[in-house]
Amino acid sequence: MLSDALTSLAIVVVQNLPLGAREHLPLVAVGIASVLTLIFWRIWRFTIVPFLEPDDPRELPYWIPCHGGAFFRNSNALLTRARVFFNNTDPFALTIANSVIYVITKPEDVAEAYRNTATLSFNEFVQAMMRACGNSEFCVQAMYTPLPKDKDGFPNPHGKPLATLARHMHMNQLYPGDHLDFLEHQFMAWFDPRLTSDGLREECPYAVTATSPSNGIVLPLMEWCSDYFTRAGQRAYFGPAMDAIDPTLPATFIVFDELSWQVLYQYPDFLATEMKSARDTIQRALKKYIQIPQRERNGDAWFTKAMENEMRALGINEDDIATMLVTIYWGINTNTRKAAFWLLTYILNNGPEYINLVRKETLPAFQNKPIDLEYLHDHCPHLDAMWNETIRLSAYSASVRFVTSDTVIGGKILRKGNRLMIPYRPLHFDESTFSLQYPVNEFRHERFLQKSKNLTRSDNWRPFGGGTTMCPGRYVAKRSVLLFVAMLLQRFNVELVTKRIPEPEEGKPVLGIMSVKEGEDVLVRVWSREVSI
Ligand code: HEM
Repeated sequence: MLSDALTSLAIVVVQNLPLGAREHLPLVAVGIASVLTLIFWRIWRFTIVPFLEPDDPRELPYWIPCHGGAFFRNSNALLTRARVFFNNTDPFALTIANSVIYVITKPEDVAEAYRNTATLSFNEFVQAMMRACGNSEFCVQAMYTPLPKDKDGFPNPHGKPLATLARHMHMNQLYPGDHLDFLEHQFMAWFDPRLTSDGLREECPYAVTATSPSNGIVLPLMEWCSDYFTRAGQRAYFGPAMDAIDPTLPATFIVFDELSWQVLYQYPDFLATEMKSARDTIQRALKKYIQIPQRERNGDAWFTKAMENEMRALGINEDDIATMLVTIYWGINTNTRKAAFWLLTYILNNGPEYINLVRKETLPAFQNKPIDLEYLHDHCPHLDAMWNETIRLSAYSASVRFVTSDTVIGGKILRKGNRLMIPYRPLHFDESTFSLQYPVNEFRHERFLQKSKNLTRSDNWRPFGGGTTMCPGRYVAKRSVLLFVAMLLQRFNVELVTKRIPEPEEGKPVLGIMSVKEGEDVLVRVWSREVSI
């Protein structure tokens, strides 16, 4: 029956072909057969198989093999398309270059996924990043081999591998306590002389106009924030010794960081020469750094030597230690510079009312020297809410987990061997949580001041990921950025010269906060509050 129908169909098609096409009948036949095969394959794959396997997440249909192209061009646009296609129901699946990625965006599924450390693993992602950054197989294995409970160095009561201990070491450095206070004081000590008129003149060669007491200085905001935060972050973690090794390292880091999506996509080296060259420069500088005797390296954070010592104790060589420090340098500096940029952009764009609000609220912290940091932490609700609103709007990353055995999430079976992706953006733009009084697309920090609803406790609030891998750097990021913004607005008048919100770089994946599109940086004019212009 089917073959008769196909034969009749073929005869009708041939009879209706133009004369030229009839002369190339074999070619036309191959073409028609290919199209029919594709149609049958697509119906089979995206209609019949889902019907036969109702417990598996539905897959976003495609014609040309997989969604790889669309994903690599703009992963967020593809996710938005998929969510519209599935009418906001998930989990759903995407096929990207031979691998299946499941996507979840419902807060309750996300919470469940973060709780599940038994079958949803973060390690695979970290190991892939280590390899992509150039760590040797020996180093990866050494980091993931369980260590004796009574080893020297950082306590290991449960006999965990160094990769797990590293997380506890990060927490030891970054959670509230003396080590976090040390970092915050380092940031303050670095900003203090450089947030003065003389400091800006000396430290900002990229200024668009020369400094003058009457006109102040005009600075490209992202370039300025990137420069100040990377230099301050480097100083806080590594002390002054790095400055002497390579004074241009912070600038090299910015080149690397803006191209670091190529690391996340694991681009081959020949397609990523600029990124790789910048990364290698940072690695070489860090290798020279760890070759300086430890007693000569002062003013560094506790974590830096502690981590180096743990790695040396496992016989990991200096190349691998330096490569590992590259990822730490990356983690310290990639997000703070962008968060400072977006927060300032939003405050300035909202006009004098917002600037005055911050000035008035933070003034008591500046009435004596040194700055009262406790006051800034605990008594500035508007600035705090502006921070939350900034990262709600600018967090653009996703958590990735590897499915180590079949796992049910959201009523669907996620199959072993595939990956799970949790994009934060849809959670942060969920109208039912964030848009009760204020439009979800607008910067309205008041939404975080509502007495009736603590939005940062909601399952929709995930700028720092969640579960056991939740970002340990969230305190230092917030403290350093709010300190910078408060110091700046107390000491200077600041206005946007470029009067618009710049276009964000939404197409490229990041480890937290998105950057701006190339050429979209905004100019700000900064002049001392003691001088009126
Ligand atoms: C606004 C600033 C920041 C944002 C939005 C951010 C975001 C994130 C996110 C989304 C994750 C992954 C969580 C997961 O998949 O579950 C993460 C992990 C991490 N972040 Fe941050 N981060 C920020 C600042 C920092 C800073 C300043 C540091 C270090 C000084 C830092 C250190 C880390 C580390 C070490 C991890 C890995 C945690 C682990 O392996 O368990 N972050 N961060």
